Amino acid sequence: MSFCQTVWEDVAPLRRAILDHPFLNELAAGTLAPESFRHYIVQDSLYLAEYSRALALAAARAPTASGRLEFSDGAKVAVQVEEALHQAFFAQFGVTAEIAAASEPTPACLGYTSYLSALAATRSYEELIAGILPCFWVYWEVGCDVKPRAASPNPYAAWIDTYAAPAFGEATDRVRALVDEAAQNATAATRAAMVTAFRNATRFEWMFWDSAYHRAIWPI
Ligand SMILES: Cc1ncc(CO)c(N)n1
Repeated sequence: MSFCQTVWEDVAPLRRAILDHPFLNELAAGTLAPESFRHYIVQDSLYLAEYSRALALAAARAPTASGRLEFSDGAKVAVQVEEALHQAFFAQFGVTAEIAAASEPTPACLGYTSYLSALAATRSYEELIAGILPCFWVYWEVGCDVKPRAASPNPYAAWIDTYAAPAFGEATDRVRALVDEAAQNATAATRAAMVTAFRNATRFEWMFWDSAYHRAIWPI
């Protein structure tokens, strides 16, 4: 089994919890409260800005041309999605420029982005890209799982289509291949650290949806 297949099995209970989360069940049914989606999309916009930075740092450190190409392209696409898809959703769900500008990241969002920044700043390239991968792979799995069970018409159709798009699956495949290549050349200790990074990022993916569903704020 490849490194990625092994860690994917490892986080199977987390993935199940994500696919069963009421945020995604209600999004698929089209019944998700618009306030929860609005919360999500504002937080996701803040998330993608920081995710783009983590990808750019991965590009800077990639030992191969294919890694530099993939992560620099990802850094660009994250900003494009932040600007295009999110602006369309902002309009659809009544997020004004003032609301967007005044919003600050929730504990889940700040935790996730700060974790990726910490991997980029103080850990190996291998750990960083293992932490980057769930963002692709979990969303691809979610897109493929939600699309066939989604009600039609659905106010969240554009979001579902983004992550069920074959191009997104192909990008996921390429990042997975880079992670497998890095794992193959890594020591056992680095591989163990990669497993931790992958699992923690997957936990943050669940927390991100749960936080949006409950429209979480800072407790103090
Ligand atoms: C939190 C989060 N994870 C992954 C993706 C996929 O790009 C996203 N948009 N937001």
